Amino acid sequence: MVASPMEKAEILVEALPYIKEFYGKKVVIKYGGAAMTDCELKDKVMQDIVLMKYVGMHPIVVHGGGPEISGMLKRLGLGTEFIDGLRVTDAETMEIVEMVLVGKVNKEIVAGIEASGGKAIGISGKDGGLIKAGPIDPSGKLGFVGEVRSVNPQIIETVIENGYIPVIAPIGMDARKQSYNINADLAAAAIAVAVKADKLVLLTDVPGLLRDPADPESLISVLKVSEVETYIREGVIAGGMLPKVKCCVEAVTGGVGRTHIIDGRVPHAILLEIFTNQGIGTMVINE
Ligand SMILES: Nc1ncnc2c1ncn2[C@@H]1O[C@H](COP(=O)(O)OP(=O)(O)O)[C@@H](O)[C@H]1O
Ligand SMILES: CC(=O)N[C@@H](CCC(=O)OP(=O)(O)O)C(=O)O
Repeated sequence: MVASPMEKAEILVEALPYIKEFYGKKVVIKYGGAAMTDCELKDKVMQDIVLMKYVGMHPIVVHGGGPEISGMLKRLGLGTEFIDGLRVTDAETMEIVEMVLVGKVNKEIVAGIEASGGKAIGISGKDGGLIKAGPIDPSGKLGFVGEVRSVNPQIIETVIENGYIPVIAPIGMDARKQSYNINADLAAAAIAVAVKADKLVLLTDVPGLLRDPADPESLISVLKVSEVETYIREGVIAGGMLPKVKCCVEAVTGGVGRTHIIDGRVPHAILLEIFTNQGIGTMVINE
């Protein structure tokens, strides 16, 4: 269905209060899941990010790339194992993770933004001392899986001040130059808090938090931090949603205005979330 000129004008007018609200504000987008593997969706995500920039927002992209890492490990004849959603990362795996995320995925996103008319700079958490990390699991079972120990947002501010969109690979480093593999949701939440973002948007491959994971109609549109424990006890927040919701809670309690878990399979999901009255997905709020 093609919109009439009047409908197009109305759509733009609907966006006006949101453009005003977020003008000059930072929005962290965790990019991963289906929106990263499907070429058409990929282009639409890039367009959304570039549009945000040109209406005056400051999008900051933090990306994943789990499937790409698994694909490369497989091509190299190496296996991979996950414990509670985190990839067990020995020294050899760490080398591949860094090569894939920093060398391949990061640069593909930068190229996509540039091809959509934006300007982007790709960095990892190692650049400018952005992410100081250490092992997430002191027992050593997870190897070089990292947790964020501190974030120095100066490099992000510099990139933004110069008109570029920062694109960040979730690799951290300790004082001895050891690299760590950080889950991209966790990295995005820590960065959102450190840059005092107004919004954190996590793209995933489901409509949001579902009361019943088998029923896409059972979306929980608004989730209050005070309800999280109950939902975890009831088993509603489980599996891949557990770390995602925890990231949102960490972000909103750390001062990020709003956090959203949205369906990256929906074309232009980011635009729909930010610029329309209904929004989409699950919004986590600090109440
Ligand atoms: N209540 C729930 N609602 C939605 N998804 C859920 C729920 N419980 C578990 N999940 C699972 O969480 C997954 C999303 O987490 P994950 O696979 O880690 O996402 P991503 O790869 O996009 O970071 C969904 O694909 C779904 O299988
Ligand atoms: C420790 C850990 O598991 N790190 C992730 C980093 C990438 C990531 O988080 O990618 P997605 O967002 O696409 O899942 C991994 O190795 O797959």
